[in-house]
Amino acid sequence: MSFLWRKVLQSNSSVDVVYDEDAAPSFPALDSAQRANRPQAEPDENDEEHDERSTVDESIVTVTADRSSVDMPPPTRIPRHQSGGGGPASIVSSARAPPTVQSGTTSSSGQERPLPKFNFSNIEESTRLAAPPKTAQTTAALARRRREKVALEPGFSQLDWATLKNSGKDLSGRPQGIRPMQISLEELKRHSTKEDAWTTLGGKVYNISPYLRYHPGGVKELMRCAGRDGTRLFNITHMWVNYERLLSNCFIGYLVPGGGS
Ligand code: HEM
Repeated sequence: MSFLWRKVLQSNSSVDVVYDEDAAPSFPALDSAQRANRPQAEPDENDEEHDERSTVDESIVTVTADRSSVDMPPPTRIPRHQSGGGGPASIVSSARAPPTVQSGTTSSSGQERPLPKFNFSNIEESTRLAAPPKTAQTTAALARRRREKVALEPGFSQLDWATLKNSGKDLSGRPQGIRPMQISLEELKRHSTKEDAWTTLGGKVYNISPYLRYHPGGVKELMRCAGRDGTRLFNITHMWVNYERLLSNCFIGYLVPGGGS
């Protein structure tokens, strides 16, 4: 049997109840007011047993155990002002809205009293929140935010640079056949013009003249590392940029201490 018990109302009002011995007790009770006031359930099209009985006798009422939840009325809402202590009402009343910010408190006479002023100068120096120290990184980040976007000339986009680079053309400008060169700091310093700009990044020396107009940060910024070691400046600006790949065709040689060439 798919149902736990069946209650059959006969036309002469006598009640015949069939009990299943292992079933849990009915809740609400069979003869409770809740069941008496319960609206008539709509016939379920998928309920074969109901269909079967309805063709026999319409006065037959069937209540299955899983329908008992339908019989439970929704919990009654108790207005806040009526709720005392205990029970669900206390749960409702404890869920108060957070207090609003007040400019002062109201005295019994109805006049508003100002809140006491807090003296911040009394706080111990050590307990105050210290501003983060200004590092080279934060200074560079601020400068970058204020800087205007550089408009590259047509034909000098990063894609154009990639095309030129991938052509395999040697852009180092060093004499043919000599590779790689050993360059001293003295020698590096002599190459600091736009037409002949060298820089060293991580110990490698590059001819940056061909790249100047392609640089997304502009010619002026890139020229700041011309004729000197640009490693630090490069790293604080954009250490994520892969300069070794970008400038591979511009590679001249290695920076060496002292003289050399
Ligand atoms: C030779 C070395 C350098 C190379 C290969 C290089 C390459 C690049 C590349 C690929 C970008 C685009 C990065 C991105 O969008 O994430 C860029 C942006 C930038 N670079 Fe460089 N850079 C070099 C040196 C420098 C130096 C020395 C400075 C400044 C002193 C500088 C300043 C900038 C700035 C400010 C941007 C941001 C441009 C923007 O977002 O509009 N770069 N650089």
